[in-house]
Amino acid sequence: MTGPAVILLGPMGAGKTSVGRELAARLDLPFEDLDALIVGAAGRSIPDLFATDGEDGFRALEASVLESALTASSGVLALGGGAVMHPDSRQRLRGGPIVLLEIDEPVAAERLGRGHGRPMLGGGEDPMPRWRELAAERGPVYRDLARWRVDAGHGTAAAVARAITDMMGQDLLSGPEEETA
Ligand SMILES: Nc1ncnc2c1ncn2[C@@H]1O[C@H](COP(=O)(O)OP(=O)(O)OP(=O)(O)O)[C@@H](O)[C@H]1O
Ligand SMILES: O=C(O)C1=C[C@@H](O)[C@@H](O)[C@H](O)C1
Ligand SMILES: [Mg+2]
Repeated sequence: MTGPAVILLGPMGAGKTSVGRELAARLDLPFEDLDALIVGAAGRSIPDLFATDGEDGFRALEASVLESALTASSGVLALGGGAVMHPDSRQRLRGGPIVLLEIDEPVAAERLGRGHGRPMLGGGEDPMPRWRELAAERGPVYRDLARWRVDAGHGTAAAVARAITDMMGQDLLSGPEEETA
């Protein structure tokens, strides 16, 4: 597969966008953020897309933008937190160079505040009950797809990017994981 050299996965607030940007700079590769690609393709914000098309509409658009990005991008691709919940997207991502950014709930709470601009967090006073629910539901899917996992809750985004390049080593330049079955 041509396609991204690294794909970042993880819950809201894990730092996929921030770490992805640092990682791309470190590797001298282009950076793409799936949420930004969706906003660019639709010409509307993510809260607006959720408000008018609902989560299902958003996921369908996200899946189609991801399909294109997996062909077009050859750099670092940061996913949205829920992108893997669409079965077509999961299928297309399987076997890719996927790194899971892991954080715990206190770190997420500190980073997300009231969850402004993240419709899946509900828009209420405290986004953390919903974050916890989503983390529990999505965690197994993330761990199943990820080839590497990194602690993204400590250190700067640049330090997390460095940990990723250390961990991936030679695999940064090799292709997809061979199918074994
Ligand atoms: N390693 C880090 N140290 C400190 N703050 C960080 C770190 N990584 C990200 N942040 C901060 O946490 C917030 C969320 O980060 P970011 O938007 O990169 O997360 P995300 O995983 O892309 O979230 P989403 O799924 O909503 O797109 C931002 O304010 C960012 O500056
Ligand atoms: O976790 C999610 O479901 C989402 C995460 C964001 O990156 C955006 O893709 C959107 O707000 C939905
Ligand atoms: Mg992001």
